[in-house]
Amino acid sequence: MLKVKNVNKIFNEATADEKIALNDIDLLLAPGDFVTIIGSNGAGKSTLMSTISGALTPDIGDISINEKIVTKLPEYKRSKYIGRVFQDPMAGTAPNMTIEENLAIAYSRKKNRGLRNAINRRRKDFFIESLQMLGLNLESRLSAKVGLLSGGERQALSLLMATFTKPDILLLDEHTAALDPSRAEIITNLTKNLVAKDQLTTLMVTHNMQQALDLGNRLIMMDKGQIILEVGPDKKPYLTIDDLMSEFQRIRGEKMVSDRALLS
Ligand SMILES: Nc1ncnc2c1ncn2[C@@H]1O[C@H](COP(=O)(O)OP(=O)(O)OP(=O)(O)O)[C@@H](O)[C@H]1O
Repeated sequence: MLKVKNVNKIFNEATADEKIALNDIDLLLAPGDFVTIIGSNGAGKSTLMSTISGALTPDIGDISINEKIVTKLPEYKRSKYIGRVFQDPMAGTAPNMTIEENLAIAYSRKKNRGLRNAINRRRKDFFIESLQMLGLNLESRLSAKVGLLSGGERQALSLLMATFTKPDILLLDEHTAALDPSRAEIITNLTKNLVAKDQLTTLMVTHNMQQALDLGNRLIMMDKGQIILEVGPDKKPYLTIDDLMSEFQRIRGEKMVSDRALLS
């Protein structure tokens, strides 16, 4: 369970560049909820993800995971509970280490064990089994350096590393945005399957409106640091892109500006 309570984040406070990136954000995710986030340019989507992961500390408010307040817990300690996949396929993995070593690091993060301890026969079998789920034949390349993989393969591996330890919260930060359409589709389907397999509580930022409609049971729309629309499981299956655009216009009195949504 994830609770974001009254979270505010202000950059460059009390200067000419002051920016209220998050303005009184309240959000509650029940176990197994999969919430997609869309919004305008600079709405605060990435800032929200970073305050949840611990990369940023809110100026006001609290973040709780499973009823435990983690607001002040540093990112490396929070990584025990949180899996995160970034837009950049280079960000989630270590290029000079092998596929097996990368998986071992992700595995040991959750289990609090060292790297050496993490590689043994039973664990290797688990890694092979997990890689087989990706359907990319990476299980036959366990000793290949991750830097040699394509962007799509690397993103699939990042997704696996973020999910195979069943994190309490999975954060997906535009994780298909840097891929070409066919690879993006593979990763989108993989996301659906991996999240459904373990009913992971998931928050996904996307600029792709169709993806935001296709995935998850809830959707939120952000603008200027606020959540301006929440759609629950009762209405989300019937929602269209036109509905989203006209809702934004109705609430804000202007058209949504999202350069990246237009490009997708
Ligand atoms: N480190 C920072 N220092 C100053 N301002 C920042 C910083 N990070 C973000 N901002 C500002 O805070 C606001 C929210 O940024 P954020 O990246 O969270 O938006 P976003 O919704 O992810 O935007 P986009 O979809 O355009 O990537 C923006 O106006 C941005 O310029």
